[in-house]
Amino acid sequence: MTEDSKKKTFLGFDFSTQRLKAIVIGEDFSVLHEAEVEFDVDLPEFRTAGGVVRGEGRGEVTAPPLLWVKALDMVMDRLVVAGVDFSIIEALSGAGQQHGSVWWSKDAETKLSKLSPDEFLHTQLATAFVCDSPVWMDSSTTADCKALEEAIGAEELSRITGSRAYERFTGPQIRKMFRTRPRAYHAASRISLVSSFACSLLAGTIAPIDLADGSGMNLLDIRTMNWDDKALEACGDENLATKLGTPVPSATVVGCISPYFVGRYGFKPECRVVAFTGDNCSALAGLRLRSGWVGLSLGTSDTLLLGLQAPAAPSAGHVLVGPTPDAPYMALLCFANGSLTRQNHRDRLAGPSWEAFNDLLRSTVRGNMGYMGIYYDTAEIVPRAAAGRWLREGAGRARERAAPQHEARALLEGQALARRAHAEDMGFTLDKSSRVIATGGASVNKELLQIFADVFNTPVYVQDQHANAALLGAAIRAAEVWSAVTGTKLPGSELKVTPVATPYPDHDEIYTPMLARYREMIETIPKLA
Ligand SMILES: Nc1ncnc2c1ncn2[C@@H]1O[C@H](COP(=O)(O)OP(=O)(O)OP(=O)(O)O)[C@@H](O)[C@H]1O
Ligand SMILES: O=C(CO)[C@@H](O)[C@H](O)CO
Repeated sequence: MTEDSKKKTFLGFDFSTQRLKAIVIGEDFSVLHEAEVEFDVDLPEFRTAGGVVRGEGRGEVTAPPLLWVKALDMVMDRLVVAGVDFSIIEALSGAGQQHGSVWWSKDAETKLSKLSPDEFLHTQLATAFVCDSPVWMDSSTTADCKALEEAIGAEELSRITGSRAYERFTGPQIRKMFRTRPRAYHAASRISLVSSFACSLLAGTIAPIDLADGSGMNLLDIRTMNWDDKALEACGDENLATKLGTPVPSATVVGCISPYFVGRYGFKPECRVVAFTGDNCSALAGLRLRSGWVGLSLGTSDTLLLGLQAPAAPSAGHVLVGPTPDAPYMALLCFANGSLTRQNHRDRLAGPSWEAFNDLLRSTVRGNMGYMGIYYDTAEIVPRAAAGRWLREGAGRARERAAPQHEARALLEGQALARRAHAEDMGFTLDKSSRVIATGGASVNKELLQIFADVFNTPVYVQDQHANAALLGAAIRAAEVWSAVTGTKLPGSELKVTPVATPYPDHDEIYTPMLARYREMIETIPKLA
């Protein structure tokens, strides 16, 4: 076979909260191979729970960057076992949990450029980081958010960066590091996002932050596409811009693959590395939403995603720079209590089986005989509230607990009502032509999607190719950017979606009054200052 007639394949990674996933797709975007590493199970030595470590300070949540490095060694070995031919991979890209920051030590860049293919990455990069990485679940920076909003003005900050100040956003996290751990701040030569850090491992050099993930930092001007000087000044010192580097469009080839991967796995040296981006940005790219379609990502967090043609200044939620030319901007609403909270309560109410949990749901009626619940196992982002649990029965009386089937339905109906109420507040409007396209770990659960269909009064679809749009989106972005830069046409494929849940005719009777009850109930729970 001549070089040109060989098949071309593309590799995507998703460095998400609980696991690292990898996928190889063909020229028609069909899935050829997959592998994953679950942090808690496969790398128990890091002692994570749900991929993170809860710190001693209130709201502190971090992850050790070496966990992600070691997971990359492991997932690569699993791809080898799966039979991947690395020599025909033309390009790769990836997604990462958003907002988390990786703090590189002074000699990290040299270490990255001199990796020996005979040793694991994690042994060679053991001293490449100055501290653990604060991640998106961290809610310890309220004081820094206040200071940033005071310095710039809350509305002005939202107009410039697309978001008011949020605890998990990287700017407030950097400000906290600068204020409380100045030695770590000054010891770091560069600061990456999880996405650009992961890209750096593959590229063998510190990779730039891409504009889409970069707009989840409260530091980027989403119109000029440059760091905003006032925001930088409010969060760090005069070296902050250098530590961050210059952001690049998401569709940028940042270089060729590091010689480490050529020597160790047989990649061709010219395999292109396309800038990595945030997981939600990558999901938007993978879902290829048409006008009026809303993405619903059901991962560790639940997020709602929408492509936008122009920037906006939301009073809640976020506007980010979009990851692809068809979506120059995107709207994002993130709920911290998603799959992990569902999973905790599944374990409590039904044991470790989703089937058993779904049996509980099936044994109750829609509307749950008036039971309603709000379950926050971790501090919630929308609305900003501390962990807690609130349950009410039909007459409105508060209850400590209820029968398992009522609690199971109260949890899911409460989550779906919250998604709808806060989406409406942000201006996400749904009409007869709308569709919700679900993705992420929990999108395989049809009982759950039925509740979303009824509460949103909108049919819910899933993508045929893969249940994880962030992962698929990473490989598709690699393929599309490679195709554009090399001028090689790829057959590609239309991404197909299938309906899995349509609203029942009585959805309005049941859920419109419940939406009003949710709005009233949410007013009564204590909010974070
Ligand atoms: N049948 C099911 N029903 C409901 N939830 C499920 C089901 N199967 C898996 N899940 C949930 O999917 C979750 C993992 O989803 P996913 O892999 O998309 O998360 P993640 O990528 O780590 O998170 P994030 O994208 O927020 O960083 C698990 O927490 C699990 O509870
Ligand atoms: O914080 C957010 C989005 O703003 C989470 O969705 C993370 O990206 C983890 O998936």
